[in-house]
Amino acid sequence: MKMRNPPVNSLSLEFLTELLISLEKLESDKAFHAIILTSDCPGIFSAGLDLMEMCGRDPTHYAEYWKAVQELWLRFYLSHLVVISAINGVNAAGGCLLALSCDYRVLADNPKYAMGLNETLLGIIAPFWFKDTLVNTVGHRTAERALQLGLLFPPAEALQVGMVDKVVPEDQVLSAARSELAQWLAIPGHARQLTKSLMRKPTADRLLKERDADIQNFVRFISRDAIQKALRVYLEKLKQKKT
Ligand SMILES: CCCCCCCCCC/C=C\CC(=O)SCCNC(=O)CCNC(=O)[C@H](O)C(C)(C)COP(=O)(O)OP(=O)(O)OC[C@H]1O[C@@H](n2cnc3c(N)ncnc32)[C@H](O)[C@@H]1OP(=O)(O)O
Repeated sequence: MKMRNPPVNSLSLEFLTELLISLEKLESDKAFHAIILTSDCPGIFSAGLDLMEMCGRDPTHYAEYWKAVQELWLRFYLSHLVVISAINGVNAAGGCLLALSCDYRVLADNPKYAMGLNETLLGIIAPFWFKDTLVNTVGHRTAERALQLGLLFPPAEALQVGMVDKVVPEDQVLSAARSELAQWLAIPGHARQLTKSLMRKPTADRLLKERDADIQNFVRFISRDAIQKALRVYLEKLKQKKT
């Protein structure tokens, strides 16, 4: 699955919906057993959630958007398919969450390709299920430091803290993902799927039980004047980089 939403693969509502439909199609086709998730945007895996969806819109839109973000995470996190990410670019916040929801992560060795949950740098907060997904991957202490400081880890550090499983030269990222896949596909499917569910269901269940409350929290939080202002300032900084 090659993500293509130029220029930066930001996760707009339309793009989230496309990803969700693609994933559902693959999951319902018995011929498919695995997905390699990668990017078609040079140097960028994903810039995360689309800031334009969270800025200057009305509460109904925020609720619809957040429901789609929840849906995509639940679907990826609990997918019965083997999902491996071949991370071939910088990967921030919501994009990093997608990669963390995969079963295995290969990252291209380029110092520009940092990844992490950098929400605090924008003046926003990673929700509990983003946090839980990170804790499940790197452990509590590393997650606490990474989340508070909004750290984006370059490849060597991402590997060292366990945010990715392998770092390879840029031209080998897809072949390395394919080689890894062979090991996962050699395991009897039902046993691997049930084990994945055993490991992940408690984390997913927490959101499933609190989905509506989580949407309401998001809408309340993102609608605050101070948060809207912080997001506008961040977007402005991104645009000023060019001048
Ligand atoms: C009580 C608690 C309740 C819970 C509260 C919940 C709160 C919310 C939780 C939200 C969770 C997740 C949030 C996110 O995912 S926010 C997104 C974070 N992403 C980033 O910080 C990355 C930002 N982008 C960059 O750093 C760079 O763009 C890049 C990816 C490194 C690429 O750099 P580049 O030089 O190649 O390209 P650049 O010129 O910067 O960008 C090109 C155009 O794209 C626009 N753009 C970039 N990122 C985004 C984005 N995430 N959303 C929308 N648009 C984006 C950028 O502005 C440029 O636009 P233009 O060409 O100037 O018009």
